[in-house]
Amino acid sequence: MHALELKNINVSFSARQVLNSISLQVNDGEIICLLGPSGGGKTTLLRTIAGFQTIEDGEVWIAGNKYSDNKVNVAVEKRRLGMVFQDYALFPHLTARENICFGIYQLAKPEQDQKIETLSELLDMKSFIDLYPHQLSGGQQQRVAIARAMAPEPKLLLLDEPFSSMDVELRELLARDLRRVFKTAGITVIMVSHNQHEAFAMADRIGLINGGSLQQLDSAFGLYHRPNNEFVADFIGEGVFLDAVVIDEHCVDTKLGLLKGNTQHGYKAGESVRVFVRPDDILHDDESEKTAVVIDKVFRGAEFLYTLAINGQEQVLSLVPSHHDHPVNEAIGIRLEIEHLVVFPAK
Ligand SMILES: Nc1ncnc2c1ncn2[C@@H]1O[C@H](COP(=O)(O)OP(=O)(O)OP(=O)(O)O)[C@@H](O)[C@H]1O
Repeated sequence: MHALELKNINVSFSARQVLNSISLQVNDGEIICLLGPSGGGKTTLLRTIAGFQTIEDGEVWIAGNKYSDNKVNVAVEKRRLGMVFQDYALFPHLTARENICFGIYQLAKPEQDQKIETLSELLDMKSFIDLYPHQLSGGQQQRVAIARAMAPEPKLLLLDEPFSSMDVELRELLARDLRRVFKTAGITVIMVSHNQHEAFAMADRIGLINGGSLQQLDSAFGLYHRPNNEFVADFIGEGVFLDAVVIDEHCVDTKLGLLKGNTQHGYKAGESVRVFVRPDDILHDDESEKTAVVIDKVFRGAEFLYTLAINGQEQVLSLVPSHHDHPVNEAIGIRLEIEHLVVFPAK
């Protein structure tokens, strides 16, 4: 039995389809992040899981119970979900402790106290548990909102952009912190995010959604190194597409020369294809005879991201340790180190 199973979900608004045959299965205790460009359908999918959104076709199953199909839409409050939205929606006239107790008022006082104790330990809230929301920072309010959602021990916790009001620099840190909290509690989480670094830090698997379709549901490593299609390759991280002709099952010919990988790419010799090259596939090497000209460079702290022209035309990206500071127009030595080829059909 899965914590969540979506079967062929279709949703339309005024005849415009915004979710297109989405199917996925989520294991108990797994953290899934729905990621993708604006308007792709992430929030609609989260609202469908919660029961705020009716579906035209498909089924929503949570912990072995069917909650939605094209005829039935079980009410939100009967789905035993925890939800945290962007604005946290804390009650301003209640303290953090009282906010958290709100959803577990039916428990006896000693049990409530025990829950508060456990959650404030887990989420590091002891120093502000008796303060009101207006006395708390954004991050502290977020913790209270998450504790309130976790207190009734939901089958599934749904988070809609929980870091959207936070500083960009803080987000990855908070995501790592919350991941530890959710893993300790063993709770299953579905979170919507715009930000891939936050999703990488938080999720076991990431569902990349674009144009209402699930493009790929995979680990961050899988999305980055084994993208299903050109959209995924382009959206996750950086890189460039190069036209190529297949030489054999491990090798393609490009304007950069022959590129070899250590896995089979599945295309036939002689076929025209496109190969996707990441900045970490192109290494700077002063000793190499192969050179490329610096067209542009962006300082990234530990690294520079160089845009390089090879043979005066083909442009590629290269991540280079930032003590190698070369000016624009200089030719620098490069070496290709491609572990596996990412190949797509020619357009
Ligand atoms: N109630 C609605 N009525 C009509 N169209 C809607 C409604 N809700 C969403 N849409 C449309 O459905 C599409 C998907 O929207 P959704 O909010 O799910 O995307 P999203 O990926 O969450 O975007 P964002 O990241 O910007 O929040 C959009 O084109 C949006 O305009």
